Amino acid sequence: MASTRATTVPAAAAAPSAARQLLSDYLELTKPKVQSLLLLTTVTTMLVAGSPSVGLILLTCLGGYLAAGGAGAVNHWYDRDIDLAMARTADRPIPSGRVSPRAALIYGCSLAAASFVLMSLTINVLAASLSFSGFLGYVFVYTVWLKRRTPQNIVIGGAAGAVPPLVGWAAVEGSLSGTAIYLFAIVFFWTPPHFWALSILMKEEYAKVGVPMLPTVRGEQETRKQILLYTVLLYAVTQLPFCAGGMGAIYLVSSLVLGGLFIAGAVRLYRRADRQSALKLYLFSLAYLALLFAAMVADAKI
Ligand code: HEM
Ligand SMILES: CC(C)=CCC/C(C)=C/CC/C(C)=C/COP(=O)(O)OP(=O)(O)O
Repeated sequence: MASTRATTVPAAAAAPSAARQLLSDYLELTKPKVQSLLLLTTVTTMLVAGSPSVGLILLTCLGGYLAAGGAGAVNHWYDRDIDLAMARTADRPIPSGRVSPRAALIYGCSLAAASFVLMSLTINVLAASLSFSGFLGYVFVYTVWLKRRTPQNIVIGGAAGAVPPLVGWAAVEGSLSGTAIYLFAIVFFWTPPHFWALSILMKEEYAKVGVPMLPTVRGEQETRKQILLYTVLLYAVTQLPFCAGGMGAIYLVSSLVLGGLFIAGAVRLYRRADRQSALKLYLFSLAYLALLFAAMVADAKI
């Protein structure tokens, strides 16, 4: 009897309450997992740029989260038709019917507006404008204009995801410098191998909804070649901060080792041409960016 009572879960406890579900849906609209890395590049850049107060770091993270989260919500709104047709995305808040398209659109635009006001009033107009340009870039350049038109969508649209280091630098310095531009370039050249490795695994889904990602349009072999090309370009770009005198030995060694591992993963994917190597490279890309930006902080502070 006792064991029956212990294993019987009341219906109310099994399903999340409506309020909890709503909260979780509105959080999901902001793509929180992706945001964690966007914010990591912001905060580490701030620590490289100077010695920001905890208050400034928190305000910059909040402003950045609102802008990128707003962009994520508008992206969910615009892509609701294709999201419904792909297994990976069919249960998202809008295609599942839990959040109305209109509510998501208003929510996304409100977050972006709140970000601009908050950052302008409490940080500076440059940081606010850069964040807002990330919002506009992800929504209009990537999502609306390029995503369904060209396999170069993420190369050009990826510039939006490279904006957070600029925001972090501007928040601390009030202006931009050569080092800030190099950090932007690093995320810019990192994005194609990050996404294309994953897109090999999602090729069939993208083909089904007619989104022209590189593996569906130019084939997997060409995608693996382009991934390798961009990891080599990334390797070169990551040397710029050291060559320009903005960073020292810790950064140099870290960037050489991490870059070497990234290229080795891309070569393995090129040679083996299997799904496991693609998955490994995608996962490594996340660790790579986090560790590279962490190394910049170690270099600046030790
Ligand atoms: C246009 C550029 C980009 C595209 C198209 C892209 C695409 C994707 C996709 C499709 C996923 C799979 C997970 C999901 O369903 O959301 C993903 C995961 C991820 N991306 Fe990107 N990404 C881009 C840029 C970035 C940038 C700039 C960052 C941060 C600096 C980033 C960080 C992440 C992280 C942390 C994950 C793992 C999330 C998870 O575990 O669910 N991405 N990306
Ligand atoms: C303010 C600011 C810096 C904003 C930029 C944020 C930015 C560019 C994030 C990129 C993140 C991302 C998950 C893209 C997914 O592409 P997708 O929408 O094609 O993926 P999906 O198929 O999972 O929806």
